[in-house]
Amino acid sequence: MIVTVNTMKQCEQNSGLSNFELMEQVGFKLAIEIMNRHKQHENIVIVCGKGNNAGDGFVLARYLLDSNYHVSVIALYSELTTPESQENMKKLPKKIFVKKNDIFNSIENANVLVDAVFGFGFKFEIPSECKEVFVQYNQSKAVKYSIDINSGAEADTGHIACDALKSHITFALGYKKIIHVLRKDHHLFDECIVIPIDIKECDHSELVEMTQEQFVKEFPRIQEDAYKGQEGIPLIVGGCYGMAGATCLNILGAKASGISYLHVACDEKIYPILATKEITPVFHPFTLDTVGSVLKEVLPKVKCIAFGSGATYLDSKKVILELLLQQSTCPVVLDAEGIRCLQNNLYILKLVRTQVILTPHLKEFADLIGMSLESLKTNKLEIAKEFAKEYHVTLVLKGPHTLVVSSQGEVYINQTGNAGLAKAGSGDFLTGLITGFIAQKRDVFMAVILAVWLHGHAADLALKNHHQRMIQIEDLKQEIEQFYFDQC
Ligand SMILES: NC(=O)C1=CN([C@@H]2O[C@H](COP(=O)(O)OP(=O)(O)OC[C@H]3O[C@@H](n4cnc5c(N)ncnc54)[C@H](O)[C@@H]3O)[C@@H](O)[C@H]2O)[C@@H](O)CC1
Ligand SMILES: Nc1ncnc2c1ncn2[C@@H]1O[C@H](COP(=O)(O)OP(=O)(O)O)[C@@H](O)[C@H]1O
Repeated sequence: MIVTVNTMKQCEQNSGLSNFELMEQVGFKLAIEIMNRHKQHENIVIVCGKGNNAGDGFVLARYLLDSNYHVSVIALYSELTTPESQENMKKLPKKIFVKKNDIFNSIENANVLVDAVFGFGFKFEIPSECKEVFVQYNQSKAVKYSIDINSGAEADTGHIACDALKSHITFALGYKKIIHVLRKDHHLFDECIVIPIDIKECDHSELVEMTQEQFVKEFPRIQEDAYKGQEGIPLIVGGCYGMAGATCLNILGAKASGISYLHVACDEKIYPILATKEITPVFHPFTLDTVGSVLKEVLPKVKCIAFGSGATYLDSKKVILELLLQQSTCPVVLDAEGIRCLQNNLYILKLVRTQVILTPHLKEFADLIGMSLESLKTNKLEIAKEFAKEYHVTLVLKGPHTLVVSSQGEVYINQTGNAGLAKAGSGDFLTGLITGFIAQKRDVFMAVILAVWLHGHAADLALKNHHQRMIQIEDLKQEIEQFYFDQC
């Protein structure tokens, strides 16, 4: 389970244990983790801040001392903000505290460094009084551990201050927090290990997760008496002269979702290419003059529509977008050009009655909302949540950890996938996959998560037989087929 800081605090409050008891338990369990990995003679230096995270560090120091480990403590603050930390600091012998002018030596000579400076209470930037210590800490070759949250990282927003402390292992207390599942964005730790603490099972979290087991459970199965298209037919609209491949990849993705019937509407100019390449979809070629009537005829037959992949030079793109948003009664997935057409016209989304799913990558989203990429990166989760709520859409913000955010505030942070997916066409395949799953499932948010998870999982499976650079988007469908065969 992944929790926000508020949920974590509630879990701790409901545990029936005092902060003092929780801190004692945390320090004890951390000491076991450290003792399992290190010998008594190693030089362990614990760097403490001023809140409860520092308190965990003091308790850890006490248990290590009791077991005859060689420990010293750097207390960056003399004034502590919580009584539990103060009390635990007092329990330590004075001689283990490093004197101010010895701090840099102590860090330099450490074999093991433990970061107990800031936990989930950290906000904004590293304070000036810690800056030099943080820089030196990060330069040290010691084995490094962080307690709960790497100091300088915000647990909920994913914001990372400059010079935030790095670690080999971060021990997440109780549950993983949002920062722990955004590793590919920040690379602050190599590994994150959850330390269980005696808090009541948290029964609700706004963060949705997906595992292989859950995927198999949610996978839309075919019935014995099935007939073609029974599960829901998707429609793909897009491509243009010069970008027929994008539609081919949409089709490939939709097929990989297991659909049994597919409609494709495309510009007359690319119809011969698509029809030669793909023989199973039913095609609806159009021109600028006929696009309206062609689409109106097919709309009532379908359960989900995708528009925008490869539609850059499509002369009818604005007409199509308007028509789909005004007349469709089923979910509409907008990708690439479909999203770009909304720039400066975002208000349209507020007038739409059907469900809209937007699949921008970070740059497309930054352009859509008129923000710089850098500003977006510092707080993408909160911005994505606000946007999805305001415009009442499901937002699929693509990247190394794709975020799926619903208009109701549900959040999914994808953990599958690898840099082999950072290739032209990868998003087109995903759009097809999303559209295919939505056509087959009632729950749009779940369908999107299934697709995003599977897209990344297929790329991870492809690593068994392909070099990461050589993963071709066309390979993904075969990986998915094999995965269904083995697991579903
Ligand atoms: N019930 C609890 O809250 C428990 C918390 N535990 C530990 O306590 C941590 C959270 O404790 P706290 O809420 O005390 O928070 P922290 O230990 O993260 O300390 C935050 C302190 O630093 C200050 N601060 C935040 N950002 C700053 C900045 N940029 N510059 C300077 N000062 C800044 C805050 O005002 C606050 O005083 C957890 O991560 C965990 O390690 C555990 O001991 C278990 C029990
Ligand atoms: N480093 C990475 N690790 C995992 N997935 C990635 C990485 N880079 C990109 N992706 C995934 O690859 C896809 C790229 O989509 P997109 O940028 O729209 O490509 P295109 O427009 O060329 O089809 C997204 O699903 C994204 O999440």
